[in-house]
Amino acid sequence: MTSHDEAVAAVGQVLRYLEERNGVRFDPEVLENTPTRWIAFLETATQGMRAKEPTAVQFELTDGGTVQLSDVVFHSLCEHHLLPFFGTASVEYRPRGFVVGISALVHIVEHHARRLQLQERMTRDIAYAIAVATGSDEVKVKIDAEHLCMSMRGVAKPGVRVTTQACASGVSPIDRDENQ
Ligand SMILES: Nc1nc2c(ncn2[C@@H]2O[C@H](COP(=O)(O)OP(=O)(O)OP(=O)(O)O)[C@@H](O)[C@H]2O)c(=O)[nH]1
Ligand SMILES: [Zn+2]
Repeated sequence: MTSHDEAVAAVGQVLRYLEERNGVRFDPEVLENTPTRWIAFLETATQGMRAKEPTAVQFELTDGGTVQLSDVVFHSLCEHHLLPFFGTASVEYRPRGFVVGISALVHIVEHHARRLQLQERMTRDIAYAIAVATGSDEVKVKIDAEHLCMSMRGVAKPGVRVTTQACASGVSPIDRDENQ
């Protein structure tokens, strides 16, 4: 079991490594507090991994057309480099007898962004979570993102947009109850 203090100390080691590697000295305030700050950042950036799937309030409605939310801004962390990837998600579903509170859809996007991620997995998991929350058999999710691991390093091509799409269909809670 790794404690919080051990994780902070490990980041301190990384800073000392960078001092030696570059022949520099960091400000003592940085050596003292930056490791704690970075661990705190990582805990925020991964809180979706330990939180429960958001619940959605339901409002009865038949023939609700489709519901689409666009430009839901998110920030996630690429699991390969621990660097941010960020952009917008667009989600759409066709209600089956009820609609859900629209903020729940944003909470679902946040929940799957705040973790070490792969963009394709995030897209698929958001689609599935919306299908489960809405019982809809027509869910579409599109994510458009820039990966700092491609902008700042590696191929070093800023501005490349990566677009991923996924569809999902869930089981309506009504159908699920009837099948039990
Ligand atoms: N499919 C997919 N690939 C990703 C994502 N985030 C990062 N990657 C890629 O994961 C790969 C990691 O491959 P490695 O060869 O281990 O890493 P690397 O040597 O740092 O690769 P370069 O980034 O090309 O320098 C790279 O091609 C990244 O571009 C993602 O969300 N989805
Ligand atoms: Zn990466």
